[in-house]
Amino acid sequence: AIPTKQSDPPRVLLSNLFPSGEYPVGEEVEYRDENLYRTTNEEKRHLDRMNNDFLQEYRQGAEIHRQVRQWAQKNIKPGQSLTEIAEGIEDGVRALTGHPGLEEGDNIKGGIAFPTGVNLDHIAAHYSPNAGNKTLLAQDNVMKVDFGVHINGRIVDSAFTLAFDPMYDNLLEAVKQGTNTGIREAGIDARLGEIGTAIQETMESYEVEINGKTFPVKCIRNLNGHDIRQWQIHGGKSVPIVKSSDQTKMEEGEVFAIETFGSTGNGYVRDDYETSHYAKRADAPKIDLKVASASKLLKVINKNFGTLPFCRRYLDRLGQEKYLLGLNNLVSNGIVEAYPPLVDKKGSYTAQFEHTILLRPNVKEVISRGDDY
Ligand SMILES: O=S(=O)(c1cccs1)N(Cc1ccc(F)cc1)Cc1ncn[nH]1
Ligand SMILES: [Mn+2]
Ligand SMILES: [Mn+2]
Ligand SMILES: [Mn+2]
Repeated sequence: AIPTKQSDPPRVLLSNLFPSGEYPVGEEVEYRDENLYRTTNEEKRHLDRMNNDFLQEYRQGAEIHRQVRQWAQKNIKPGQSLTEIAEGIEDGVRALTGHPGLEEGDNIKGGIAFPTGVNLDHIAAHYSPNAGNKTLLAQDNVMKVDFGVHINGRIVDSAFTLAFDPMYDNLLEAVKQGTNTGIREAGIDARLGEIGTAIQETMESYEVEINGKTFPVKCIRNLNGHDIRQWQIHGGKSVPIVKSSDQTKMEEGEVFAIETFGSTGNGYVRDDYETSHYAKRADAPKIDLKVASASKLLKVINKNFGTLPFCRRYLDRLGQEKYLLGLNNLVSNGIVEAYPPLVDKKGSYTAQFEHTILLRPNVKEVISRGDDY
């Protein structure tokens, strides 16, 4: 018989739990000021009704994200390896989307949207373990878990921070409120610079005492939120998290990842450590490759990921071997972009919270909102 509720660990296909095809609505927030009319405007409501497939795909991805992260928050413990933590999340996403991602092209209908980030302490983003990584989670770590689910290329990008030691609480609260400020300020016609200014105002009103030393919480000024397009994790608009005069506006129909980062360090990140995250550029040049392994690898990337980001472990899982020369050749030819880990100074602590929001014609929907964050 078909189960009627999710298992532990989560392995029940989500569409079996929602036979009607109607998935839970995210947090709906009315637009304000000159856009308040949209709530009742017939034309805007009609436009919204025309988008039901898009909305159901997004809401399905969001429910999968909630169910997998709920399990992760309950089951992640010190002593576990970063590899088993990442793979536990990935196993859940693959099961609930129904796309194990092992056959060529399977990831096209749904599945993992980008590599599972498990970012410790001063590492803010884009760190996923490569094969052989032995790192274990420790009691005093501050871990940012950032993972994505997609259904038909509709990407839900959401992240949270886990810490076992309560001394980090103010750091996590500062960033959680920073992200909520960003979500509140976002909307149709909102200017990106004003959102950044408001986020910094909130975030930097906090301080945190760690091991007897007090730090002001700083926004990481060179990290940003971003717009999301179908199959494309970053469409071209960046949402600043510090004071900015960027007059660019958010527009009806756009999807944004609102993410903020706080730090006890410099409030600035650089590339460091071995790269795990890669993605084929949407505007990749069509060139004939001199390195045979590069063109072979490009075929595997096109078939299994398209323009969705992937990591080395996903290539290993597909049975690819000795691909580093080819991968580096694709990077140097501008076909694949490398996303190395982004780190603040050693010894500092960083935190992140992220949600994906839909700027529907009549209402703003925080699609990935849960009762956890
Ligand atoms: O830092 S970003 O490159 C960026 C921010 C603003 C403009 S582009 N990035 C997009 C991305 C890049 C690679 C991935 F594998 C996944 C996502 C933000 C992000 N990383 C994780 N979650 N969200
Ligand atoms: Mn499949
Ligand atoms: Mn993310
Ligand atoms: Mn993001």
